[in-house]
Amino acid sequence: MEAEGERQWSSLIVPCVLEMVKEQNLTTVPPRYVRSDQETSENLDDSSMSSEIPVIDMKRLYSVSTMDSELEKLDFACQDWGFFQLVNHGIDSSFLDKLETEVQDFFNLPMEEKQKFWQRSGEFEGFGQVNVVSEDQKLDWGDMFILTTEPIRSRKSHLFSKLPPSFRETVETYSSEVKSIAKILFAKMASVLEIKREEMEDLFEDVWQSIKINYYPPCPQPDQVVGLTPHSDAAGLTILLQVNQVEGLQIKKDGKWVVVKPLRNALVVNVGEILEIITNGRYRSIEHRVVVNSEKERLSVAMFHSPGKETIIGPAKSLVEKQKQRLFKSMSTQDYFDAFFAQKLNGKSHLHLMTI
Ligand SMILES: COc1ccc(-c2cc(=O)c3c(O)c(OC)c(OC)c(O)c3o2)cc1
Ligand SMILES: O=C(O)CCC(=O)C(=O)O
Ligand SMILES: [Fe+2]
Repeated sequence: MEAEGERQWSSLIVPCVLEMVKEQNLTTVPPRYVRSDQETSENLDDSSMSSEIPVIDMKRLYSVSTMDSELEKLDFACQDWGFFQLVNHGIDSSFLDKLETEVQDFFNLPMEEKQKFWQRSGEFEGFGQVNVVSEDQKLDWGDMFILTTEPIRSRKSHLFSKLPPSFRETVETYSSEVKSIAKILFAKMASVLEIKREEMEDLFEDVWQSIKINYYPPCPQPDQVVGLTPHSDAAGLTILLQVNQVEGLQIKKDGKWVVVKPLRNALVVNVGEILEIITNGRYRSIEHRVVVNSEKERLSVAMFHSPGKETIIGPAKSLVEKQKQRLFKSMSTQDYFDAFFAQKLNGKSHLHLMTI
């Protein structure tokens, strides 16, 4: 039975890619992973091979002498790129190293152990995939593990309580530190956009935070597959760690794919569709994807931050009054995610639901 206020999002069960790579000496990829439906490495912006996405320094957002110029950079990054790298965010580098080791160990548990964390029918949390809606749908070359971390009452105890204790503690600490960073960024964005502080605080008071850990094993034919299908995040704000510094994340900028070069200890922050709605289109959620390589696995940890499921999302009143135009309708976060999870992902395909 569904708990009150909770609907189920299910995805078809798919094979574990890491297990396939470990168990079989693959020289070619199985047909279900061959992506003739996707552009792979073409259309890459050569001039942007170096890290061009804006870098925001969290310390400078706080110091009186640098605050205004850093806020301006933040505003530009969210409008023009929808992505930035965040440095000096205060999370200890030795803690991030521990997170890397624990994530590796968790994904490399024996299959019988991992089975205990597999998605249950009708749910999206645990190991598995989301948005796989048909048996002939092409699959991504990667595995994912999803957990709701906040609000604490929404944590699935059948998953949380079974996590290896030290990994569980690391996930809890990371979740709390990243949540604080997200709240600071929401407040800074409200201030630069002149959205009333309380309006933003009310939206994210009961923040819904989920962790999605992505593991992309090396692939014998990297040009034939996609690590993560192009998509834009439904969330308010995503804060991502490129855990083991392996390149692979690309964002679509002016029609070209731009590489997000891993910067040691930096967090990659991106605007999600819900923040695009709240800012009445001022900030943009950008399409991104992951490509894989034949040499080394790639690990990333995404933390999604959205308003609580019952919260009504729509353009901030103070912005609509100022802009004298409202670009999006309102609906509950729950309804927005219902639509997001019901579809096969393909680029930016959900915002139209809200466009007036
Ligand atoms: C192509 O494969 C995928 C890419 C992204 C997602 C995804 C995007 C989200 O924004 C998102 C999310 O916000 C979220 O928090 C509520 C969440 O936890 C339930 C997600 O799993 C999630 O996934 C999925 C697939
Ligand atoms: O693995 C990455 O770098 C990106 C992951 C991502 O976009 C997602 O999980 O939504
Ligand atoms: Fe994403």
